[in-house]
Amino acid sequence: MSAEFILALDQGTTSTRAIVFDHAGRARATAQQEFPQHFPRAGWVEHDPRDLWETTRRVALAAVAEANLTAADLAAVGLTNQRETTLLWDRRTGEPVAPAIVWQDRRTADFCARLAARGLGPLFRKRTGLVLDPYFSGTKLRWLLDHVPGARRRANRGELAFGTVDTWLLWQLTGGRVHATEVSNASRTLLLNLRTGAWDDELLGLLRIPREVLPEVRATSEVLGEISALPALRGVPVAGMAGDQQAALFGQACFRPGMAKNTYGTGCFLLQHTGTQPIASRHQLLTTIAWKLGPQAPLEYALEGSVFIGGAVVQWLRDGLGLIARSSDIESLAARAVDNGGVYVVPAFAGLGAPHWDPAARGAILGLTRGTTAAHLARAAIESIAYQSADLLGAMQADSGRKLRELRVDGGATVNDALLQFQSDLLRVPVIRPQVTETTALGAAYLAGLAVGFWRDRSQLAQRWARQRTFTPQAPRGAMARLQVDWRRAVERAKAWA
Ligand SMILES: Nc1ncnc2c1ncn2[C@@H]1O[C@H](COP(=O)(O)OP(=O)(O)O)[C@@H](O)[C@H]1O
Ligand SMILES: O=P(O)(O)OC[C@H](O)CO
Repeated sequence: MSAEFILALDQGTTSTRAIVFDHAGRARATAQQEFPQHFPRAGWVEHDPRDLWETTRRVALAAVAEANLTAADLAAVGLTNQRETTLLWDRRTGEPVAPAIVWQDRRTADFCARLAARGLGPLFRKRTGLVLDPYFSGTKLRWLLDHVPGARRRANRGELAFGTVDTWLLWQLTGGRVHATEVSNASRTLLLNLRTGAWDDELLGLLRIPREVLPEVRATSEVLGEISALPALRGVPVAGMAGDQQAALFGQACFRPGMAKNTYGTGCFLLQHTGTQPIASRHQLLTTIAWKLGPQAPLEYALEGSVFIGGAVVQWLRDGLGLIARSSDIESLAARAVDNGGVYVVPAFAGLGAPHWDPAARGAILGLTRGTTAAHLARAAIESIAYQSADLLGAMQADSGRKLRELRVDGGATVNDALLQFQSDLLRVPVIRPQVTETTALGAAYLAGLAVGFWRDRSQLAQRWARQRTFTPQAPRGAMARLQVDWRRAVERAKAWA
């Protein structure tokens, strides 16, 4: 019997998921596991690299067992991951030399400011499409080389390997045989030339990164290696790899220039496909590589707006404030307030991403009165997710010169109907939730499946995309515009605080 399934592994910021997909793109089995977040100092966020691998290993085996499959049933594995998170390990032993520095970590803010003060912002922007913000991997890697005792010396001698999470997991899955990344992840490092898709020597020099630590840069959809570390999956090719936001863009079948998706997970990530030429943003968005569908295929690009805290604001109400017991309780609590009561929550817990790029911004609650209730706070928190995304859309339309006709959405927070209705009210375009909201994993499966001929081409995949519900603008335009004015005032007050 031929292999009838693809296994997608989705290593996210707060949890790791494995989903077995069949040829129709239906999920046959799912396994998920959370892992600890470490906040050793203010503004620092770390993961234990072993947790990232161990949860991946476990969910992969659990999903395959649940679907009652063996390696022979799997045509390929697709891997997708939280992006920018930075790891450094010993090539010989595979031991990490330090905890992984997570994308939300702000420890390199001063270093970024010094680079900017030297007038290097425009160069990095032109070459990489990114801004000098601690979000990206390059300054995190530089920090590890400078602060882990002996790391720079060992790196120069070729003893250490750098990787984003894709690279770390591919290394583990292949038993340390393959040290490679692919273009969508690599385009988030501040080290990759956006046009050539290769590491840029001048940028490496500016950040003092030795070439010896870098992985090879491969295509998003091609056979990268075979699994050897998991006996139950031995020999299955890893045939697709992508950053989770690019994978979601692919899973949403946003294949034509102008098509966009917004993912509402820990953060919110709005991406619009822009074709085979990078578009430079004039509005503080990022230009990023979407994917490269095969070693000889052209690079395809996207514009991106990244919001650092999206659904995580709900987790904070739950775990930080204890206002709700479960994330889903936010819906009934928020529904108790007819409006936000003038309250605005600016969840700048990790600074502000696009279009503000202010690592010193901090969270703020404005407009409190004696009449403010927990319901207002819940509502304001939900609304903050939508305001932040709306702030990006105008910028994106101006940059791409294309008016958005609809927005496809996915991610854990899109179960919240009120959020999506409010989002459509703000954006004035239809917001569409597809039947499969696990589009990140689906995208990784598609990328792997295309490489091994499991699926034919993109048009076949585009036909599979199906809507579950469409939210259209209901609230009056004027009222929404007034809310946005106050939101923007609130954002200004949260800036430059730390
Ligand atoms: N009903 C809800 N309303 C709003 N947000 C929610 C709801 N349920 C879960 N969330 C949020 O969704 C996020 C989880 O989404 P997920 O896509 O799994 O995130 P990630 O991949 O970033 O770990 C969490 O931040 C959680 O607080
Ligand atoms: O793991 P997620 O879904 O929160 O996504 C994280 C992003 O890739 C960070 O850029």
